[in-house]
Amino acid sequence: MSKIRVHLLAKEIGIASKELINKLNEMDVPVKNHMSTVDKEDEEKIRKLYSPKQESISKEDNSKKNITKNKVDQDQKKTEDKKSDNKKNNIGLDKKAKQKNTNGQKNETQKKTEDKKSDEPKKFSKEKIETNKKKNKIEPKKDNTNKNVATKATPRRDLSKKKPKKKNKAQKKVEKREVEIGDDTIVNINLPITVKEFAEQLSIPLAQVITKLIGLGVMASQNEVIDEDTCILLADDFGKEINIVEAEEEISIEEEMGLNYEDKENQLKPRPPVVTVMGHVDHGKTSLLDVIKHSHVQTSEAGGITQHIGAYTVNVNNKKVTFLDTPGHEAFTSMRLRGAQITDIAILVVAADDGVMPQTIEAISHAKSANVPIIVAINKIDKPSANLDRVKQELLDNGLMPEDWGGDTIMVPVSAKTKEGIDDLLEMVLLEAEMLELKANPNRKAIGTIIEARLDKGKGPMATVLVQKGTLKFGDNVVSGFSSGRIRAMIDDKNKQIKKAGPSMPAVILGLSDVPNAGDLIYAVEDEKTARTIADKNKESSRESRINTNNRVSLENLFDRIKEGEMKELNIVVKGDVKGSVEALIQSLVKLTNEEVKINIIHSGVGGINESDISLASASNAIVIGFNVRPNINAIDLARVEEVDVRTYRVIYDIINDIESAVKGMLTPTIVEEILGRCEIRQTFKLPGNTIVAGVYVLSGKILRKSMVKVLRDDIVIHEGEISSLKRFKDDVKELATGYEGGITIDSFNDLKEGDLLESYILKEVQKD
Ligand SMILES: Nc1nc2c(ncn2[C@@H]2O[C@H](COP(=O)(O)OP(=O)(O)OP(=O)(O)O)[C@@H](O)[C@H]2O)c(=O)[nH]1
Repeated sequence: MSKIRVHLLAKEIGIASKELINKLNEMDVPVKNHMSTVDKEDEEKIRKLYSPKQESISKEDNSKKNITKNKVDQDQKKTEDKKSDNKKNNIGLDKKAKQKNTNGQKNETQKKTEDKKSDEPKKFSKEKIETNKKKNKIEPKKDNTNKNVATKATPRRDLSKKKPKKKNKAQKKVEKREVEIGDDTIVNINLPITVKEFAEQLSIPLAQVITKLIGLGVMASQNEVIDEDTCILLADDFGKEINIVEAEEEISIEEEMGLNYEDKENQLKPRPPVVTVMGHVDHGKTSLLDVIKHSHVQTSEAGGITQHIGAYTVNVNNKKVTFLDTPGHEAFTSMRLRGAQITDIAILVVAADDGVMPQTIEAISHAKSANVPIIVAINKIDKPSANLDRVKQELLDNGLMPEDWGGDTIMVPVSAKTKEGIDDLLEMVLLEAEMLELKANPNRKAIGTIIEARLDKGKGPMATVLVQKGTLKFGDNVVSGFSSGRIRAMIDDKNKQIKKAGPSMPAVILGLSDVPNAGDLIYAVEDEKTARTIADKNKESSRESRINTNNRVSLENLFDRIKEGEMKELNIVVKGDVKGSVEALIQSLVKLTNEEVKINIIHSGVGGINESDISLASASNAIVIGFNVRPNINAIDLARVEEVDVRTYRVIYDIINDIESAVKGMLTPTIVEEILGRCEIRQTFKLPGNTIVAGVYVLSGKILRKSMVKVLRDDIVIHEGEISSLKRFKDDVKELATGYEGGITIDSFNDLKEGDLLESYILKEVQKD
């Protein structure tokens, strides 16, 4: 029987997809999103329901009972509107704060609706999730020690990091009562949680949970993390009550001053989605961004040529979409590193002839860990070697199930070369945006994020701001970190002077005192003095925080932080030389989860440790484990700056042992490797007797004659051993410094090739403090 997609049916009968989804869910038709399909029978029911004739009949037929029902329906609709408004406000920036605000504030109508609902059969609707979320969520007690709990959300310093609204006594009472009543039956769920843990905590057989998940269209293995909505749906389906417990977060000066206040629901207006394009190298990210930029910028718009300012907007069916102009998840995560979560939707570009590659998987991990929905653009379909089914299968293997295979990831075949499918892709972005119901209040003092910033010799500091709330105006007094000033010029992405920029709009501003940091928030404030005061306070607090010990998790501080209640989970990025060992390692690692600490593998892959691994670890407060692989130079630098704990091993047993000991507080970091330097093999020579001499150039640090050396090929460790000779020209030397050339032979090892890296290190004893 032929089926129709929700969004097409909604379009045909002239209602929003969201409304149709709600309606279908009310009718117990379990559709999940706008891409879900509706069978003929349900389609007809819906068409009947929305045909004018049907309405008049039902109006005439209204018995007293029906009138009462309609009243409830109306109330429910009102509640839904309210909820939907709450939800809109909850998206992205406001999510947590709004949920906190709505918690425990049920009005009469809501209560009525919920009472009504309790008699209804169970169903999976977004609305239900929202209701349950409110019902299920409890706030953690304010506890400063909790500041650094490594939840997914913790490292972010986005707008959602608000000072939690103080609850009035009545609210507190309600919450307390809810928790007390449920002491026996309500299970606290600390997010993130894996399928297995969820099953254990709710004492449900794992197989049942997995089966139920499949029923919900979620293909998750036991060690995969499930999100809050899924937990709520599952718990509901198993008839269990859960409380989602979240960690408290730190408060910025701006938040303390109440600049980031919440807007009322009725002040919120739809805003364009902000989209980031990610994917493997050469899969066509730049080409796709270019095509979109050039084909969808109206020529009437000030010359019609987009300037590179870090973001641009395009018109699609008279709706705006904002694209971040820097492709790649590095840009995406570098924003996250700085605490900004500005992307609403990620477009994952996968070349149809190449399929899923390592950076595709990284991009998926990044988007997932930031909770950003993914739309896949299967690019290069013009190529004869394009194979859509293969790509889809590979995506499925990596946790993205195509919607036409029953999953919920939209995959659009496109060609940046022929422009085929680009309009479909953009339409899907709009549909996804419609589902996300992105909203912001344009009528307030602006808050935005710095996308790019630089010093122009003539114009002074220039910063591209992506406005997130309010409207940024010419003449506004603004502050971002240490930098403050009055906006004396604003330019849009078409190089046009503008007077204002509303939510989701990018604009370059002039007038700041210093170059602000990309990723930092910018606030419009009352006057110049306030801006300066905040900038000064930011300077002070940054000094303080520099003095404070770092917040990063490491195996050394793990146990202390578990003890202090700061750490409830250990996020790990795992890299290894071959797939089999990575899988084996993951299996052993997740088994180390105990009552105190949960082990989450947030990303894994084959190959050396790269910058992306470090940035993901940093954004998610994770440690990085390398098995038979090493970080490359950029990764080493970034890890140093971001203070990410990177551990590399040659024996799986040692990894397990270290993590286990760290969890138990018995880590004995007696011997550690201290890296001295790295050199690159530029040439090889064969000596009589077949010994191979490597002609090297020292890239960083120094190479000591009396050191150990690791031989790295593509960041994979192929040998570890001692240096047997180190020469500069013909002379034996004790060391080779950066920038020098020399010759090296390695004890009992001859497999040296041009391009290999040699890493010189010594073993050092470290006292545990
Ligand atoms: N045939 C064909 N070639 C394409 C298509 N899209 C991109 N290419 C080509 O693929 C190559 C890589 O494209 P880019 O847009 O630079 O890819 P990218 O993902 O931005 O690459 P990096 O910036 O290096 O990560 C270029 O030679 C493009 O011309 C397409 O749809 N069809």
